Amino acid sequence: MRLHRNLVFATLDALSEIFNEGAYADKVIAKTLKRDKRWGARDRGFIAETTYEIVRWKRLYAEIAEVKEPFDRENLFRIFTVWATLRGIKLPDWPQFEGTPTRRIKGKFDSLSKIRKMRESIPDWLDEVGVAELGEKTWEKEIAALNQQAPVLLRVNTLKTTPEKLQQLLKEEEIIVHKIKGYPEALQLEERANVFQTQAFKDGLFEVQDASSQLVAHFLEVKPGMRVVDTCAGAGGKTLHLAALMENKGQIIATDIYGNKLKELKRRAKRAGAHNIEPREIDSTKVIKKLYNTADRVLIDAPCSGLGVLSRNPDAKWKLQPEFIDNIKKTQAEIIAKYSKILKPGGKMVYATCSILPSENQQQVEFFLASDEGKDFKLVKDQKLLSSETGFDGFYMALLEKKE
Ligand SMILES: C[S@@+](CC[C@H](N)C(=O)[O-])C[C@H]1O[C@@H](n2cnc3c(N)ncnc32)[C@H](O)[C@@H]1O
Repeated sequence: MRLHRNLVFATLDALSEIFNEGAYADKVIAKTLKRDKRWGARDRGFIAETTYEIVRWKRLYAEIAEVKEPFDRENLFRIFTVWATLRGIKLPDWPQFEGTPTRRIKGKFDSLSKIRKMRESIPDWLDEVGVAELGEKTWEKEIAALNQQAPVLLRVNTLKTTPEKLQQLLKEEEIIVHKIKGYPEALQLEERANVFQTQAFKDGLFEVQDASSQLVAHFLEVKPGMRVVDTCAGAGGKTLHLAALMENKGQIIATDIYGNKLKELKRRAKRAGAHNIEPREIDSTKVIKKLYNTADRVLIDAPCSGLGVLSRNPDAKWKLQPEFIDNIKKTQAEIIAKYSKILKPGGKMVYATCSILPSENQQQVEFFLASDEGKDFKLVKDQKLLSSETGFDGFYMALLEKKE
């Protein structure tokens, strides 16, 4: 690989915004990629992937480079040099690379790799939480898996096509995808590509959605004609899947506290040809109260720490704070207590998170079942999805039934 000055500089600018100004990596990268229209797919790939890699390994690389935050331009260059050296990339004869201590960088990498929080490049508190919640052995494997680059997965929109037809259409656009066993609507990309530019995407034939997340709608056991409430619908990843499983028949009420996310859901539903979704912003307590005892199925895809999706969102390692996790757990408990009332007797409800912490998952379900609000519910089944076991995002889902 040859390093190009303008791509390296664009990467350093992006890193400065992410590390020093607290900006979100995905937003900064999207903005940076718009900077130069002449950049081709490879150039864009270099900027996006290098930025994400350096964000992922920030602690380890900063330690090796012997630099401390906030990082000035020279510090960022030193971090970049560590990245390039460890990747075995030949450094060009730019003044910034003069006197690079290649052997020292490799030696420090070897010695720091013996310490988990350095090797896995995570804050001290996260390492402590991981061990306390999952135990040393599981945490060790899980954090290593969560540090791998995530594969790109598509969910085929069965309202419009089949996995086989989409596979063929994408092949015509030079994108090779494979089916994966146990995930009926999932197609995995052989190589990263900008799938959003394809005609198939514009025609609403698929959404980008991780394989673990694709299991949630199935877990809810929906049928065409049911009345379903997706309580934390956001921009509708799972709502759209529910609509497809229900073959556009019945009704899905999609609620969220953020109206702008529901607007995006509306746009996506239109593209997907999903006609049975009714978005409702939760702008007063009445919105939820009106729905009490009305639904055959309720999905609570709860807000969470997001620790199961670190491989796609490595930035969260640095943005997440332990206080946020404590607060979100309180929100989760309140949400289950309140939104479970939407279910009719005999109905079923799924509580799901993209977290791997039992305190956000099994323990929330146990707490609910032992509470007054949960006394009419029983746990039918639950599933803990660890990235180290599936190769996809970490997730949790529990199916609960309300007694007749
Ligand atoms: C895990 S995300 C949902 C992702 C979405 N279901 C999907 O599949 O794309 C959790 C959502 O809960 C919403 N949320 C947070 N607090 C909430 C509350 N008290 N009631 C309803 N939604 C809430 C957030 O805005 C966010 O969109």
